[in-house]
Amino acid sequence: MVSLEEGVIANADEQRQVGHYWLRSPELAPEATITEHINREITRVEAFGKGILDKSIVTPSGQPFTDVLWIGIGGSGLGPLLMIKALQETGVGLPFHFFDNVDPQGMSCILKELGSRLKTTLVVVVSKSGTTPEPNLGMQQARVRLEGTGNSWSHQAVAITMSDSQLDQQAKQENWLARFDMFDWVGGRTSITSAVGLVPAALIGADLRKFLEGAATMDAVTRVQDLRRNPAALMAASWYVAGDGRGKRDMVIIPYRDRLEVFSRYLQQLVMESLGKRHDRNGKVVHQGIAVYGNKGSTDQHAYVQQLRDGIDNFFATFIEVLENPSDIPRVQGDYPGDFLNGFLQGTRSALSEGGRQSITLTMEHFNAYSLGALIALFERAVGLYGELINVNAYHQPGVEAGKKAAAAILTLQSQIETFLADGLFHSIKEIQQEIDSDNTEAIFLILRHLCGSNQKYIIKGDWGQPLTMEFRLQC
Ligand SMILES: O=P(O)(O)OC[C@H]1O[C@](O)(CO)[C@@H](O)[C@@H]1O
Repeated sequence: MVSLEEGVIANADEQRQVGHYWLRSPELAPEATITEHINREITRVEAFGKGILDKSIVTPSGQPFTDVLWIGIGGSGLGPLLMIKALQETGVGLPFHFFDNVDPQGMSCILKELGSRLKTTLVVVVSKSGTTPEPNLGMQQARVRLEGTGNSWSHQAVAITMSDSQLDQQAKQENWLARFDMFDWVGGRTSITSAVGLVPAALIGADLRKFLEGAATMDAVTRVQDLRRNPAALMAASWYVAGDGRGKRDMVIIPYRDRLEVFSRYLQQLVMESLGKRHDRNGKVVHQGIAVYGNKGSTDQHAYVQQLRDGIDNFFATFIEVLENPSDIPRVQGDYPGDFLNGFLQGTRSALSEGGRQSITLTMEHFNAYSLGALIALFERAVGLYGELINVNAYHQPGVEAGKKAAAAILTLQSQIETFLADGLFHSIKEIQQEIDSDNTEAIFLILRHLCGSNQKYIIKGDWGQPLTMEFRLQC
């Protein structure tokens, strides 16, 4: 971890440095140019957010921005979502809407929700690589809708991406409203302290400097080279002991606070994309990882906690509690909901330990931008240390790449099928298979099912239960 922070190529497979710790302590970056670059971006993000919120940055027609449409997936979507859910105060800053998938119905709902406010919506397209299909498709859809109503995309669009990526080049050529840098040495799942998390923080009026300070303070505390005085080392060691160093127990994250409801989803990517690896760093097949799930307390007590207490002992729980609970919720008939929340946490915790189940409890005095930064940094460091314990590269994601390639192959197959069926004649699966020279009968069947299910253009003969008897024809 020391050499990682000093700037060695810690992600050997991708030949990259791993520098998310520099984002909140820029002075630790190995080169002065990097330090300046980080500081410059923080200042630019802050100024941009201020300009949007104080209405000095407006649409071409002089109207203030009313909404944000955030287009990004994985770390480029989850970090911003966590930031908004955790820190946005009611009525402060701009409301956020997310395109974090390519589900047409989901996109349609969001565009309907925005309705005529699309013309005053700031559209932020986030992709480190600038080539991920999902944000690219989201951008196409948002752009067509926006330009279809006579508005100017470039005056409403913001890009967050690596310098010189495809997205960056487009943003520069078209002179988008703003662009911010993602750095080559920051992975998507650890990008929340870069512009990816700071832009949303700025647009909801959250204290992004405090957020960074919280992360930097936790980084300092978790650099201590003494296991018992280093909370991240203790946590990584606990994970190791609980799961026998093989991930045999799942990590169940139960924050007793609505604001942290998406934290388990955020951690799912941070932990599982980092640790879920087939090979260790020596190339040995190890099939490592830790599964993460959870939602929030006390809600989860009425869902899966029954199994945690009495069922299969294949997990360790992580309770997250916050002592202070600022709200205008009064005591009614002697009952204060906060007392129940605390009681439920303690009750579940002791019920689990009575049943011999393992748990960790993290306690925060207050919940704010500072403690969110600290909480995230704690898990980032624990994941890094655990990666060292099990000797995996925690900073690449080769498995995801394999899925992306397989999806691209399916799309190619689909267009071959569509081209063949364009003759308007009936064809069986076998004929299609011969024509496109593919032995992947199942994929062909599933593509035909998708084509027929998602639009009305095809006439079908036969029985879906007997696929090989079926014939398909494009309706002319
Ligand atoms: O920001 P990008 O390059 O669009 O990537 C999005 C996500 O895709 C992944 O590369 C793979 O899932 C994540 O690591 C990343 O957060």
